[in-house]
Amino acid sequence: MQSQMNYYAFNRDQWRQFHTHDFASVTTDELEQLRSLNDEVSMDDVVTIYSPLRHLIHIRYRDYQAATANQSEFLGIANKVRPFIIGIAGSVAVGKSTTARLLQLLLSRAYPDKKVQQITTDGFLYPNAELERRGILDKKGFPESYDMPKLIDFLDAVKNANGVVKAPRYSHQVYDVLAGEYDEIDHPDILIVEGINVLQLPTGQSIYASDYFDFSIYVDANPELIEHWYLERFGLLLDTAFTDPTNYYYPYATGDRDQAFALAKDVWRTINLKNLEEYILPTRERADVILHKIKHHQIDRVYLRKF
Ligand SMILES: Nc1ncnc2c1ncn2[C@@H]1O[C@H](COP(=O)(O)OP(=O)(O)OP(=O)(O)O)[C@@H](O)[C@H]1O
Ligand SMILES: CC(C)(CO)[C@@H](O)C(=O)NCCC(=O)O
Repeated sequence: MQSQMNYYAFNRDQWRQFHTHDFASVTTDELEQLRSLNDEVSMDDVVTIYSPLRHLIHIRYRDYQAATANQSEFLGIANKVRPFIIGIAGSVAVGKSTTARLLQLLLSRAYPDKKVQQITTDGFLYPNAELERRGILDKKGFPESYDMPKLIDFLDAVKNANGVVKAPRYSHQVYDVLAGEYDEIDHPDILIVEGINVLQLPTGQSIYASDYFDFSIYVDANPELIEHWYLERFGLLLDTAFTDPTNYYYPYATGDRDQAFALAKDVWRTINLKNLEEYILPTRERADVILHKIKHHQIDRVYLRKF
């Protein structure tokens, strides 16, 4: 594939060879913890795919720390811990947040004395009321639906490590940004930033979110499969909305299920698939690593950027 000419491509058997020689493999104890995180995640993937990936991140993190120290020495200033930031991109419902949580857990275990935090860029969407005011409520997730300058300011503050930085929260259940609710990003050593827009280069900006990333991952899959995962998750959201009239999905959960699914399919096709094709997929070849998934979220190929 021409578009992936600057990548090494590995199948599972090839990639698993890059497990560690000088760095801890995933332990049985870790596997137990990961299972409780999401009991659907394949433990074989954790060992075959995520363990070598953690090793690769370890190497990049080590290089980053050395480069930061060298630059401070060059400038003759005290070396400051600036977080190593990992970006995770990909379609709606492809599994970015699950990948982010997996990595957060694996990296926390690898570095018991370091702080690893995680956020999603969903919190940087404009609130529904503002989307409505701008006439783009049906464009949620498209580049214009995010307050990108706010995201850049956030990343800049985190990198400068000047204090506790607040990340606004989004809820799928409320289907909106939660006014006044934040995650506190408090001097992490590693920050994982997950979102559909993290590798995008919006026009009219001189600084991009990806300028702040030290490592990036794109989670990739056939759009038909992603649609299936989107609808599966929609089903889960309906199942948990039944008892809560304040839940965005309550009317769908208590109404006709077939109609609800027909609507979700339409939302997938007219909003999320369009967004994937026009704005998300074109960012794939900017990632350091592409994880390609097949059925049941199994990762069949890993691409590693050569240069
Ligand atoms: N590795 C995996 N194994 C099994 N199931 C998974 C895996 N990754 C994700 N899933 C499931 O796929 C669905 C989508 O995953 P997730 O919510 O992580 O996607 P996302 O890319 O973060 O979506 P969004 O951008 O909409 O927040 C969820 O139902 C999740 O449980
Ligand atoms: C919040 C986003 C944009 C990304 O996670 C997505 O989950 C979403 O809500 N998209 C809008 C269309 C829909 O309701 O699926």
